[in-house]
Parts: sequence; structure tokens; C-alpha cells
Amino acid sequence: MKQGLFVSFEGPEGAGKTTIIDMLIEDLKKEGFQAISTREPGGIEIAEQIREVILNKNNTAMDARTEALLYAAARRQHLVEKVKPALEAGNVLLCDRFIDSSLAYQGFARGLGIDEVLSINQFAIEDMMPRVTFYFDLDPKIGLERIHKNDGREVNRLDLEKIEFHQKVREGYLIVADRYPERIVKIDASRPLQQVFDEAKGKLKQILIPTP
Ligand SMILES: Nc1ncnc2c1ncn2[C@@H]1O[C@H](COP(=O)(O)OP(=O)(O)OP(=O)(O)O)[C@@H](O)[C@H]1O
Ligand SMILES: Cc1cn([C@H]2C[C@H](O)[C@@H](COP(=O)(O)O)O2)c(=O)[nH]c1=O
Repeated sequence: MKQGLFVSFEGPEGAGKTTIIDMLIEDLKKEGFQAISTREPGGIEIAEQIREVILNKNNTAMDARTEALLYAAARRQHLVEKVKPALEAGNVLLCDRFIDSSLAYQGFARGLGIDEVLSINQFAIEDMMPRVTFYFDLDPKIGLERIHKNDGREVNRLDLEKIEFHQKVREGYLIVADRYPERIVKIDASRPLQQVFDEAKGKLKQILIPTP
């Protein structure tokens, strides 16, 4: 059976994930790869509806466990409807956020516990994990400045959290990256865009076209 490559991109707000994914897709297609991008929460109708509930600025009463469960529910539906079929069709699938976002944001920053959040997500994803995860590491202050300069970008309920929350998100990511060094590749996202792109592209190509 044909099997594609599942790659996820992680990092705090404004780290450059979406921008780099778009650049990689263009580059992969030029080089003849079958490649698609998607995002979490979202990527398909039901998950986009869940996204609207989670990220709506008016839903300030949302309980942290409810939030974690909604992300896991959106993930499940997206996995079944989009990720699995795309991989079975042989695509390189670049996913803007996946399980590590839940571990860093809900598990660590919200204080629910990384292992507890991992466990509800294991129910959602069974054993389906990315082959590689690019973690874009950045001081959240820089990321938030970038998104506030970007007029076209919606500001959502999580963006409005205090800077201390976003700092905890980064701390959570660093713990998760240390826990899974065989899967998570850390990339310094504070550098100019072209440098970040070159590094991500180089590492992705090593997986797609391994050199002996
Ligand atoms: N390395 C970089 N240096 C400077 N600006 C950058 C860099 N990477 C991205 N940007 C700019 O920062 C803004 C946020 O980038 P982008 O939307 O790709 O981040 P993101 O990680 O997907 O954010 P979020 O998760 O919050 O949606 C955009 O305006 C983008 O052009
Ligand atoms: C998947 C996932 C996401 N989040 C947070 C991270 C961001 O604040 C938003 C998504 O917005 P983006 O502009 O598309 O990056 O949701 C989270 O807290 N937990 C998750 O599992």
C-alpha cells in the first residue's frame, strides 16, 4: 500500500509555521512531490466548527478540560477525514499543529498535566503520530509582536492570554521536545525567514531523499 509522509509543525503564536508550510508546499510541488497542507484545529468542516467554538473571543468561561477535550475531538475527526486518506494516497502532508500543541498549551500552560492530556489524545489518535515534527522555537514576545503587525490575521481567544501563559507554552514545548528527541526537530525561529525556511527544507529533504 502507498504511504505518504506525515509532518507536523509546532511553536508559539507567530513563530512562522504557516508561512514556512506555504513555502515548503510550493517548493515540494516544484520538485514533483505530491504535497498538501492542513491545520489544527480545523482542516475539515466539523473541525473548523469546533475551532470556532474553542477560539471564539466571547467564550471566556470555557473550562480547561473542556478546551482539551474539544481540541482532541477536532483532532480525531481531522485525522479520520483528512490525514489518513491523504497519507494513504501517498501525499507529503504538512500539518500546522498537532498533538504537541495540546501537550504544551493544555498540558503544561493550562496546568492539566502533560501525561493526562497525552492520555486523552491517545484515545483520539490511536497510534497515528507524525514521522517528524518541526518545533519553531521563539520568544513569545517576538511572536506576538509579529502577529499584531499582521493586519490580516484574526486575533483569537488564546492570543489574548497574558504573556506569562505564552511563556509557559514555550516552556511546555521545550519539555516535550526533550521528551521526544527522535521525532522533534528544534528550529530557531528568531532568524530571518529565508534561513528558517532553508533549515526546514534541508531537514525535510533528508527524510524524503535520504543520502547514503
Ligand atoms: N522568521 C521570520 N521573521 C520575521 N517575520 C516572520 C518570520 N516568520 C514569519 N514571520 C511573519 O510573522 C507573522 C506570523 O507568521 P505565521 O502566521 O506564519 O506564524 P504562525 O506560527 O503560523 O502563527 P500562529 O500559530 O499564531 O497562527 C507573519 O506576518 C509572517 O510574515
Ligand atoms: C491544535 C491546538 C491548538 N491550540 C491553540 C494554539 C493557537 O493559540 C490556536 C490555534 O490558532 P492558529 O492560529 O491556527 O495557530 O489554538 C491549543 O491550545 N491546543 C491544540 O491542541
